[in-house]
Amino acid sequence: MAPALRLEGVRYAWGAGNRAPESVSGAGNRAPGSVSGAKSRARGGFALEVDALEIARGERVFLHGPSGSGKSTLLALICGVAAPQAGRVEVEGEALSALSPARRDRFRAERIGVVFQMFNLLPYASALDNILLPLRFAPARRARVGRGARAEALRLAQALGLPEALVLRAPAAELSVGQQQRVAVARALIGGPGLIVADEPTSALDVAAQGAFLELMFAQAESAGATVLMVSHDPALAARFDRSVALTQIARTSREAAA
Ligand SMILES: Nc1ncnc2c1ncn2[C@@H]1O[C@H](COP(=O)(O)OP(=O)(O)OP(=O)(O)O)[C@@H](O)[C@H]1O
Repeated sequence: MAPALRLEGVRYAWGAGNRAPESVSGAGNRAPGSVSGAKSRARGGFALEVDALEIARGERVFLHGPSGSGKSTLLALICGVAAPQAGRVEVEGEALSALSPARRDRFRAERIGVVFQMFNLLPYASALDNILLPLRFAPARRARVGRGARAEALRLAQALGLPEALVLRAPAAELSVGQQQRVAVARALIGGPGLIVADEPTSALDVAAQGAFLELMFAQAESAGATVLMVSHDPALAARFDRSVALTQIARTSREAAA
């Protein structure tokens, strides 16, 4: 069986007209500001090179590195938000780097659960509708849930500690940051995507809540047989993962001066 993730000889450079789209189809899986170009960025190219990275199915991997070292850029390549100029990115045996942008979007919607730094929830929709959203863009994922999509969304929400009344009624914008993070995780997990990619999903939580949150995410991912790749600045979280990967050890980066 192909690994969950395999990168070979990957090179990607921002700049020179090479920007990720502002948004990516599949609203439940849109790129965050950090990878979509919504943040204002210094001009001048940042290039990331990764010779090799492999993650086994079911593995829980912690990715860390200094601010600006390229972690979100790497996640953008893994999620197919951006395509490398050289090399190969494979998710569960599918060469994402060989697909058109539209097919990468479809693949992401079907097969990857993404928890972004900024959550990207629809502010006026209920938590329930936010959790169900990815299924609208992913027929196979929807089929895996079957007729019980609403019940599955409520089950995930409850497992993640969200009160049902809140999930059914409150618009996402009225939830606390910690509650929004839980909604974002439930949305990533629904329909059992094989790969969960999370960019700083616990940054707004205190230490006790972080631990509880990770255990819940792992339990849900395990019951779905999913692989978890999570980025965080917080080295204290690394011990909870099967493996810790320092971006600076697997990647070379360079920065060209602005033109
Ligand atoms: N959308 C973009 N357009 C142009 N350049 C970008 C874009 N996103 C990232 N970059 C460049 O890539 C570099 C690495 O940024 P990235 O967000 O991948 O780092 P990071 O390790 O995730 O940082 P942080 O921990 O602060 O979130 C940035 O310094 C920036 O120069």
